[in-house]
Amino acid sequence: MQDLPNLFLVGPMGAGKSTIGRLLAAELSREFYDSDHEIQRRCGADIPWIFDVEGEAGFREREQQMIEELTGKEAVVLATGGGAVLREANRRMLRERGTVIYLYTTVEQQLRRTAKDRNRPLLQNGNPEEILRTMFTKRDPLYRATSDLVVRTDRRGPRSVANEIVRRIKRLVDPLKCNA
Ligand SMILES: Nc1ncnc2c1ncn2[C@@H]1O[C@H](COP(=O)(O)OP(=O)(O)O)[C@@H](O)[C@H]1O
Ligand SMILES: O=C(O)C1=C[C@@H](OP(=O)(O)O)[C@@H](O)[C@H](O)C1
Ligand SMILES: [Mg+2]
Repeated sequence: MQDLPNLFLVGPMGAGKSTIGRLLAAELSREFYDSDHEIQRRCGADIPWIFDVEGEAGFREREQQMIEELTGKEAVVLATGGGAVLREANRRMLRERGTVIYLYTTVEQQLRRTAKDRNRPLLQNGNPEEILRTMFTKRDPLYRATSDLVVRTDRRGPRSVANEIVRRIKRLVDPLKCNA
């Protein structure tokens, strides 16, 4: 799979972008980046701290800079944050520089997977279910418009999803060889 393009994962909080991205990269022997981890590493501060001090606007600026840098690499797997698709500039970079995979899950699964995690500031003030439903309405069309492939993550574990992505990407990249 030398000719495999960059793979960019988009989707909502708790879809499994960070977890599945790491497995996918290992499976394909590719470098793995997570834009949130990279932002935290560079700032020396965690995401809640950045939201507290710089607000969501400050975080989105850092996120765009990071996506610009990381999508400029070659042959990588990149897990983005759930809000990366909000900016048109990010959507363009993702679309132009690789194959974009939308990891879809249900709000019910998002709630289960994010319940104990305090590292997602947008879920800390208010009713998480309402917040996630409102986000879904706004963002689902953006994930769909940005992606080449939609993969469900609500009914199977991370490893099984990563394997499905490998199969489908191979088909997408080289349909003739896969049918041989
Ligand atoms: N397909 C899956 N099945 C079950 N649990 C999952 C799945 N994908 C992710 N998880 C779990 O959900 C939580 C959030 O996953 P994470 O990778 O951080 O999501 P994201 O980066 O999309 O917000 C983690 O505890 C992870 O182990
Ligand atoms: O949906 C969002 O706006 C966000 C999702 C988070 O990433 P995950 O989707 O990896 O949880 C993180 O970037 C930040 O808390 C904002
Ligand atoms: Mg993540």
